[in-house]
Amino acid sequence: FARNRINDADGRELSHQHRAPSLKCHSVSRLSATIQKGLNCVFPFLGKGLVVLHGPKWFQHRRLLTPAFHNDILKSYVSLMADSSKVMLDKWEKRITKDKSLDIFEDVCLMTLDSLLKCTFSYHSNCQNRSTTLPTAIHDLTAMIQQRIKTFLYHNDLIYWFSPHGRRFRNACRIIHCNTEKMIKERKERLKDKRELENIQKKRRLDILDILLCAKDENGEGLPDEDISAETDTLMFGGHDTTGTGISWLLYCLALHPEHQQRCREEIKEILGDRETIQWNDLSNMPYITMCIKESLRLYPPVPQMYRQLNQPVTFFDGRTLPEGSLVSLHVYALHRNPTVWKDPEVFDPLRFSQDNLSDQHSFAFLPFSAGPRNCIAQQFAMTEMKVSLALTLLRFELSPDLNNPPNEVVQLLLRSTTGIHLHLKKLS
Ligand code: HEM
Repeated sequence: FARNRINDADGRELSHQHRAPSLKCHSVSRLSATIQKGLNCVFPFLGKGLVVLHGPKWFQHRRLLTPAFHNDILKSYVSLMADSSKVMLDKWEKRITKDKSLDIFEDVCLMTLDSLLKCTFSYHSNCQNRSTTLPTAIHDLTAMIQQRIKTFLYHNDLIYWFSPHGRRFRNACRIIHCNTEKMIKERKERLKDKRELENIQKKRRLDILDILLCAKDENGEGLPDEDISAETDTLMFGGHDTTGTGISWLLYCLALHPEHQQRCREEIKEILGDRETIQWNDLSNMPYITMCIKESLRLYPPVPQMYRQLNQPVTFFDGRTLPEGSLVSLHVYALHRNPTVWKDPEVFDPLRFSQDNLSDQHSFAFLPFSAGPRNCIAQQFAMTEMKVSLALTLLRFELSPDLNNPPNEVVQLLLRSTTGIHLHLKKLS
């Protein structure tokens, strides 16, 4: 990867500059055998959920949760996702004025939180229209994590936990944990009722809480409560901001490129005809939209870096070695804009992802959802939500950028803009 930032075991930065793709192939395959997930210190509140687990326990949880993202289940999420998008679009319709642009970022992230809570936990928070404790705490926590990463002093646990910032962080965690416990307790009570259990098992759609609570190992033992809470918090936290960030940058890309925006709109209109609602089968008939989504994920990967801690030394093809314990940052943002991997990398060109051009692409050149066994478990969920939300937005509005308020992208835990993402929206008749 270009511009890997590499620290040694004592935390000193070795600051390597690496060139893709040769090192990339080597490092991804070698590192996968020798890693633990890095940055665990940032997620103390998550408990030991999928994102930070490793070894047999990670394998057990991954196997358990994979069916929750199967197509048969995603199918039933489409209408819930569409409902959440419509709430956001209705809000925008009331708010737009001719001369003033709208900062869409916060609204999009609230929308993805709303839809995630509905889809995966059957929890109707109505958070887009009123301020409710749980979504506000999740939202605040995300901002505080970014702040902690940015503030070097706060990397020290002792300083952080005694600072006002650390105390606010603990408060937000408490709110989230209390809510999670309440949600789990209520569902457990309902599952105790035999008739309710039968109903749930007959339901076409099990949500993630059902899956976690009904899971049994080979000895017939269910998951311990702390594992269920950790996975619930992990999905709730990891699932909304990533997709919200992805959708925000996608709308920005299409605002900048009206010709691609129009082709996407025509594609949707042709698929829907007289229908107003999007259905699951429509989503596999959107080749141009899919290419635009991928191209925006290339230029603006919501997870711009991944971290790994080496649990044994790795020697690269050029003879250099990284010692055990090194924290390695895999710089996806830099990889996606590396001119040795991508021709004219700064140009927004969806056709890079056309069937004809795909064969020229290296299998590790495009990593918005990572790759290999630790890839994003919910990438189909995310792609589904991006398609639904983009399609409904383009049917309702024409998007253009606010040239006086351009985004200023920063690579943090997620790819943010310090100045928001401002767009002009014009209602289509
Ligand atoms: C556009 C949206 C998304 C992007 C770009 C994205 C990206 C990623 C990436 C890059 C990883 C690997 C991280 C690492 O190895 O350090 C990952 C893992 C993960 N993601 Fe996503 N994600 C998205 C949406 C979601 C959603 C919606 C959920 C849950 C509903 C989710 C749940 C997870 C989980 C649980 C893992 C850990 C998987 C494991 O280690 O087995 N993600 N995601």
